[in-house]
Amino acid sequence: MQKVIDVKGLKKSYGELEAVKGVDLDVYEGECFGFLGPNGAGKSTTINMLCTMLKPSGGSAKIGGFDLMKERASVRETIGIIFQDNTLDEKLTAKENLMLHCRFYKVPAQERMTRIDRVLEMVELSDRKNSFVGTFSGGMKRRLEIARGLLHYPKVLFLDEPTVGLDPQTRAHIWDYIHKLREEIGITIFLTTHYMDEAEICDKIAIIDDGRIIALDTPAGLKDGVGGDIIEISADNNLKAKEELEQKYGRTVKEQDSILIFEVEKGNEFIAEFVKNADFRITSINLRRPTLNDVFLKLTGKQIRD
Ligand SMILES: Nc1ncnc2c1ncn2[C@@H]1O[C@H](COP(=O)(O)OP(=O)(O)OP(=O)(O)O)[C@@H](O)[C@H]1O
Repeated sequence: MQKVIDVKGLKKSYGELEAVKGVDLDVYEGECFGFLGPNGAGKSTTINMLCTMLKPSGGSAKIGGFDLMKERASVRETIGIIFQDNTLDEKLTAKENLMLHCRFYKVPAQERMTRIDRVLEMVELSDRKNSFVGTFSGGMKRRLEIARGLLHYPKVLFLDEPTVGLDPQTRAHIWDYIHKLREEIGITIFLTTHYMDEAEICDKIAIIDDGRIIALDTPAGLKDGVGGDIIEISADNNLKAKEELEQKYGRTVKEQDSILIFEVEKGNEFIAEFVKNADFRITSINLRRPTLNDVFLKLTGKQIRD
């Protein structure tokens, strides 16, 4: 498989603050690549550099084979960008918005209408082609933005929290379109998200924290890294329970919303032993397999959605 995004030692400082401290990333053709990190970790700074909107302070990157520093115009033609903010012109119709983008990206005049019809069909907005965007729902606007991001047939689509603020049904629909795109045009997707279920769909995930990549693997690989089972316990005396788990059983315990969370290799056996010997009342106990949120919590000390 061909490398579509090839990043080496990418850095960005804002004055004294080193926001991105030497990031290495490889993304291959057709992959859906998830870029996760807590607030302020450096996601937007990295994505903005890869989209040529921000000049790196150091390192190098190639997008679709073009050098991010020296071939910025070619990089721009290679990528589509869908960011959180709505950048559609609400006073124009869907078709007019798309036409503007075609002109902007110098799509040949004789091809424009064919492409517009195709992308509108892809996001099921053909029947609203001549409606003003101001009359669209949030989900429809997002779909139109996706359609617009595809008009110049980019190789890579950058999506910065593509479904933030949308209801679950619309989120599911947007994902259907994204999957369709991958199947129909084999596009590579670079995505930031705070939703665990969206991260789960990615082929690979990189986790950035404090400007550095701290993990890069498939979702399954990341979860395997947590090891064993996850146990969640609450007791009438959480302080005592935590102390016991740490001192007697040598566990590393995180407390979230009055629930003690920790990993053990064989959860069933551990629970039996723990319950038998506890001299405090256990009010709830839960055993489960690790999720990406556990991975995130272990690596960054925070939940995916802060
Ligand atoms: N224009 C700027 N000037 C100065 N500091 C900035 C600027 N933009 C970002 N920063 C700082 O750089 C660091 C990384 O910010 P960035 O926006 O890349 O994080 P993020 O991971 O996208 O966070 P979020 O999830 O909150 O959007 C933060 O400490 C932030 O305050």
